[in-house]
Amino acid sequence: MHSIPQPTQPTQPTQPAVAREDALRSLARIAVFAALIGALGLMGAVPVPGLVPVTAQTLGVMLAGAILGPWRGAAAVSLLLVLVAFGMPLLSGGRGGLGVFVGPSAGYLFGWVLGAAVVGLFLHGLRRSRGAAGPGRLRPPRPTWLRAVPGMLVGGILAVYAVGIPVQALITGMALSDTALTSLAFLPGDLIKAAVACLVTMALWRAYPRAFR
Ligand SMILES: O=C(O)CCCC[C@@H]1SC[C@@H]2NC(=O)N[C@@H]21
Repeated sequence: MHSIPQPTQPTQPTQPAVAREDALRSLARIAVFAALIGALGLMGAVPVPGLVPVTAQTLGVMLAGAILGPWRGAAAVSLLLVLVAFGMPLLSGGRGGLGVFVGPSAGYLFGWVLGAAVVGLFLHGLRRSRGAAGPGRLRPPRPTWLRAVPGMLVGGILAVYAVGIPVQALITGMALSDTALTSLAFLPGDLIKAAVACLVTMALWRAYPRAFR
């Protein structure tokens, strides 16, 4: 007698397999956002003599936090900074090397790490929750304007300035108040970048929410 072949059940991936896949996907995304921030440097810099350049790279920093969340966003910026430290010309104007970490913009560079983390905290919170994304998959909360706008302002601008301005004052020997005043020149551009980052974040969630996982 022949037995009737039973349809095979699709096998669920095991928990360690899901975790491994998530880790690999995270690494790939961290690398992609480090590359994106580097690529935004190709747009060039508006040099401010002896001071800190106006750059589109802060847009990439905001997006890294908003899309990847606090830990991976900060990791993407850190990876970029490690590559810069090794001499890769990934900062606006094709700059790189250890020298940038003792120049007037050094504090802003470290502020980018904090900034991406703070943006990510506003949009993702500290932990992603398990849910309908699949068995064992972690998923971030849906971004809302109420999280995105203050997130970009506090993380993408305030947090970056909070580290950048005091370090710039220390390195240049300028008074803190004067340094803060000169940094107001960055504000219009940074507000535009924050608005663009909000729009891109909301549009990307609608078009491709998987990008946030
Ligand atoms: O390339 C560097 O050496 C770092 C540039 C830091 C630029 C700071 S970040 C905040 C503010 N917004 C800008 O467009 N420029 C400054």
